[in-house]
Amino acid sequence: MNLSLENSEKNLEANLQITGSKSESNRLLILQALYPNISISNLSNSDDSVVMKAALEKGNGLIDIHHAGTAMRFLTAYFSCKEGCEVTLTGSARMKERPIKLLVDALKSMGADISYLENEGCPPLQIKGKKLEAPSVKLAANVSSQYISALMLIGPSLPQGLEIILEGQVTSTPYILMTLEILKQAGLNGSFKNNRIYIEPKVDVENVSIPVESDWSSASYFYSICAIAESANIKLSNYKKESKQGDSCLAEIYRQFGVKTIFSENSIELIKEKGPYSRCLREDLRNSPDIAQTIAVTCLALGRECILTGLHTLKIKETDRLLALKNEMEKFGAQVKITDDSLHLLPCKSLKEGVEIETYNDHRMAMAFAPLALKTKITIKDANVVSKSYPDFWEDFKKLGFKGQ
Ligand SMILES: O=C(O)C1=C[C@@H](OP(=O)(O)O)[C@@H](O)[C@H](O)C1
Ligand SMILES: C=C(OP(=O)(O)O)C(=O)O
Repeated sequence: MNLSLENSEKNLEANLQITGSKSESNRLLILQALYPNISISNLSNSDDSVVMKAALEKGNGLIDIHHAGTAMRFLTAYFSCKEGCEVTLTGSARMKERPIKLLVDALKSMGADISYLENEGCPPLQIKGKKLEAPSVKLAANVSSQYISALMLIGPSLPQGLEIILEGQVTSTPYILMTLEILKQAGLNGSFKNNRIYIEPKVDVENVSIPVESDWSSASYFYSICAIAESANIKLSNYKKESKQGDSCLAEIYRQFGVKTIFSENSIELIKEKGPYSRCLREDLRNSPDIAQTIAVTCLALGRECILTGLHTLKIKETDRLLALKNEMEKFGAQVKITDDSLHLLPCKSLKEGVEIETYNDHRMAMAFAPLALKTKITIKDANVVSKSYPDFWEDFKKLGFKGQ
């Protein structure tokens, strides 16, 4: 499905209920499989959480998790320690290119039986579940925090718990803290100090019901709309000020675009205020890589320069996001310089019209570019890719006056 979008509304208003965080949901689904006393509310309806749930229910044989990075990484650890199960874990063509060797090596050092079925270091994997007894493991921490979270999630179910020694500079740290926090909410103890994580063993947990907060990465597209619009008032729920999600830093970052966030008990209200704002936006996004595309496109729409750093993980996500951003922003006439871990967008005075955006099987390419329709008519190709994290995105988007066909 290709979607041609435009919006000539001057004053944007809506009240939206956004689906649960897929990161929180996929952690809780693993924990629930290990500790059935856990119940979950406001679970994400994203494809990534749907495939995770289905994989855990199936539990054996061929399991296809499509594009879901967290499902691939968390399930690799989960099935490795599930005695007696035999699983072939596979995914989309892109998933077969996304590296998993560091996690597989760590699990093997703990005694896991995992083999590669196609290319060394990448899915698909053949996993024979075994009792893992090693109390400690080492892992490079600068490639993906998902490997670390995967080990943390199985940690409490291992006989001696698990010590994880992190080597190198830790990346995407808020996701590690999210895992620790969710373990705590479930009644499972752990600590993270000076590159050492320790997860205590526990056989059972008490009955506990854990609510998932709505997804902050999904909220980023409404921050962008608010920043680009002349006037906007957008209410989003269910959000709270003390969030486990690192992408809640959006509230602070988007102040630089004149977006004010008012926190109420269970929701946030985004209000557009008038400038002036500094011309060049500089952000180190190593702690919140998923909002890089949103921020870059907001700057493109507003003709602002930006220098985004800490982007070393973007090349191994749903697509090479640095290259995809450069390709698509340049179609509007922008000048974009990228390195392995940074992006520099130069101020772009006027935007070319009628651009068709390729989405590269990446939900965030579709959603990050969509707000540009406030400035110029655009077409988003394969617009249904959004379902990876936010299946209702287009429905919610149109509530703000966007016309799409
Ligand atoms: O643990 C998680 O839920 C995630 C961690 C991050 O990945 P990396 O740690 O690979 O950067 C993030 O980009 C991804 O969308 C979700
Ligand atoms: C990178 C992402 O997801 P994953 O790595 O879980 O596929 C994302 O949602 O932006």
